[in-house]
Amino acid sequence: MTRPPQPATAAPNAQEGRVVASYGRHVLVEAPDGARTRCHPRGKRQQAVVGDQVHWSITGDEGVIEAVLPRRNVLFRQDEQRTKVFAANLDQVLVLLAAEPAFAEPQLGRALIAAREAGIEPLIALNKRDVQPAFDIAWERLAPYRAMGERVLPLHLHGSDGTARAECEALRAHLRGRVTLVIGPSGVGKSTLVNLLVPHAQADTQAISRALGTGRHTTTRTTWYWLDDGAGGALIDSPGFHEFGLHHIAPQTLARWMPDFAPYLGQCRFHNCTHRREPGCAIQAALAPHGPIAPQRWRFYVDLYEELDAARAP
Ligand SMILES: Nc1nc2c(ncn2[C@@H]2O[C@H](COP(=O)(O)OP(=O)(O)OP(=O)(O)O)[C@@H](O)[C@H]2O)c(=O)[nH]1
Ligand SMILES: [Zn+2]
Repeated sequence: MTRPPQPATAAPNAQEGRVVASYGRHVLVEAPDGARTRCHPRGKRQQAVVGDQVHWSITGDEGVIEAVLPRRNVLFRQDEQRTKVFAANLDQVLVLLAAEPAFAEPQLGRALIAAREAGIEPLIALNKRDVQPAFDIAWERLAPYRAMGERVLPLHLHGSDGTARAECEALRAHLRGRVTLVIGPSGVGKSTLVNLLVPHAQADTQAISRALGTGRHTTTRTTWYWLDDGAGGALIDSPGFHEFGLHHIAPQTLARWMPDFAPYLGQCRFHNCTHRREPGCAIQAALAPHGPIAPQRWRFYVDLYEELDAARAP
């Protein structure tokens, strides 16, 4: 390449903006006045993600990202052998589950670890309250999460009765003024939720497709939607659930991000206890029925510990 090296931030006409959608290496950047411009990264390694604040400048009819401003936090996605950043600067992660399809607990557990480790508050919502008895069974499966202090909301997104509206209002109150990433397995009602909370979502998505030149398949991309809450809140819709990247986490620190384990840390006989099979382990002693920790949480922990350990092996 013959292009001379570019300074990272010193482009004379650089302006500030926020990344509101991404498609491959291209992103859509929103200026403070709301105008959106398709931008590409300056270098091979730099990658801006949805939620990023950036400096960018115009080159022809496209923009170029000059610099990604310092991030408050990031979430990773597992992409074959690599962990890649896919969203930044979040306040909250909404894990949307439903009475049906039944959720897989390890997926929920992984999402909560990803959020807690990044310093982002998780929020769990269980949709399809009208589907019985599946809803009550699923609600009961979430008892350990309520007991460890996680917020768990019942939802009936596709209902018109008064309770359904009250539940939606309760959810809105948790989203107000915050930037929330919404994740959940297919079929739980994620599109229903986005369309309910963001009446202009479909129009936004079409405009984003046109701007990014991606055709009709942008629903498989991460997208930022403003909430009309008068408080600067936004939803980030992102596909997928299972592929949260956790391999940057050291297995020895894993228990810290599990609120049901955290109260027992430092109480084991060995200071470097991994809480798997050591004697005198305070966490194993706190497993039900002797204590409050649900056995499936401990099995989840052991499996994830071993996965993280194997991922570190040279
Ligand atoms: N019974 C019931 N069905 C609901 C409720 N909310 C959404 N649904 C239905 O669940 C189905 C899936 O909803 P979507 O919003 O398409 O789900 P999604 O999570 O976006 O699914 P994908 O597009 O596969 O990712 C639709 O048929 C909705 O009408 C609810 O509260 N109760
Ligand atoms: Zn221990």
